[in-house]
Amino acid sequence: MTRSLRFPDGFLWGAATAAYQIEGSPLADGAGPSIWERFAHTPGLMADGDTGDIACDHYRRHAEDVRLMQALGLTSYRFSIAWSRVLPEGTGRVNAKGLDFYARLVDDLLEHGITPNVTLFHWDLPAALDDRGGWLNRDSADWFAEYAQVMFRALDDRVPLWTTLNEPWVVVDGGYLRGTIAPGHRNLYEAPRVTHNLLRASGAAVAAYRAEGRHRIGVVFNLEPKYPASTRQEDRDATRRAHAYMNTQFTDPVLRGVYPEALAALYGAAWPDFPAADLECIRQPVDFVGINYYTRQVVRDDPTQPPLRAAGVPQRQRTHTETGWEVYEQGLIDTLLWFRDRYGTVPVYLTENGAAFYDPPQAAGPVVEDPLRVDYLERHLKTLRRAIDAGVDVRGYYAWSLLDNLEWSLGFAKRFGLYHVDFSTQRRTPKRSALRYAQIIASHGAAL
Ligand SMILES: N=[N+]=NCCCCNC(=O)[C@@H]1[C@H]2[C@H](O)[C@@H](O)[C@H](O)[C@@H](CO)[C@@H]12
Repeated sequence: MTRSLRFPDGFLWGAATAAYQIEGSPLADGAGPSIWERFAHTPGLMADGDTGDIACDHYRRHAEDVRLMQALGLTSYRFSIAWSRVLPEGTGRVNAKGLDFYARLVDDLLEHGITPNVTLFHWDLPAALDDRGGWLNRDSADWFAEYAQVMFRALDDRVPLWTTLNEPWVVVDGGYLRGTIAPGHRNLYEAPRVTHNLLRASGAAVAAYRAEGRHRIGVVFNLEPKYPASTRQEDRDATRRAHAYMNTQFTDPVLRGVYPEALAALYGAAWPDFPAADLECIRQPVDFVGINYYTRQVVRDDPTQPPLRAAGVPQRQRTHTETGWEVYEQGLIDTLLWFRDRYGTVPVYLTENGAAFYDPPQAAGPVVEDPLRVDYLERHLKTLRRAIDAGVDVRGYYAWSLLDNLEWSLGFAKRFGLYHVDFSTQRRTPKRSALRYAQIIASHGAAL
């Protein structure tokens, strides 16, 4: 007898986006520039010279896009606030037109029965704050708490789910170690300090919310399970280092109040001596955690790759996405069970899950056929259901992404959307995966 795959009552069916990836009009109506405005307009840093100047033109087409969400039957929508639309200099003066855009979007979502899930920081730091040191400046925690309070006072009467940060690991690894995303630094000494200030900022915003918030607040981590390439001790040690660097570097301080011990050895002389009081701020209890799951990594020891001394081992026998990520849904349940066993019953939302696949050229019709994304969606939702059956408290699922959008420095070529976007006309076309997701939502999972 096949088990019913219905999801729990109240489970949220969503899709996710981020401001700089979809909005366009980055400087409209008094908005200040973000570090992504600068990074994207620096020659050579963006694939095909793509920028967020127009993107999906969502800043102007938001009403149409809310109707697309309703067409899928979404019950929630996760999006981020462009900090420098609201506070053009990052602190101080509030830009009423920027705030008004998000208030109108929230009201429109609520009118369509869609629960807003708002991310305060999805990588687009105001450029004015980067000029003051950005996340390297300990004052960044206060800047972020001030911005968060402006948003809470403006929208907490209507926004029931807030998250502080999206994926601090990507900001640290990409923005300060590898230089692949804004602000494009490559400095081992900066990385742990940025981790620490990002987490302090998140804690400060949570503390500000406790003073006046009426609903729930959390933080979003990308978690990627690490599997040793062999039983050799060197590979097992490398796997532990990779896990500490990408996963528990962030979850342990927030949920346990300590950094993993492996980090001091990994960062060596670059590892700062953090004041104990900082960890008390960072470990502010959250109401839930968002987990973004995409893929796993099989890890081997690699002494030529300091400081991590670990390398991924390609799993060529399996399907991979256009971003080179292995399709590995078992990693989702492994991650959720690990998370539940390590941190207990803190509620979880799967705040991102999706894939960029090469959608084959096809005649312009009412639906874009994307069989690999349909398969990816079904595999991961079935696995999510297994995790819930195993006792993990998962409250919702957000497909990444509602629309094809600007995949950061990879540009528009990597398409994650449930809706195809023709960026020359801004025409949105549902992919087969969108229709399949709508069917699953309508049956609350039973149609899986
Ligand atoms: N190797 N490897 N492993 C996978 C590492 C994933 C790290 N990148 C993310 O999670 C980003 C997240 C981001 O929120 C969104 O803004 C991005 O558009 C998606 C797609 O890239 C994902």
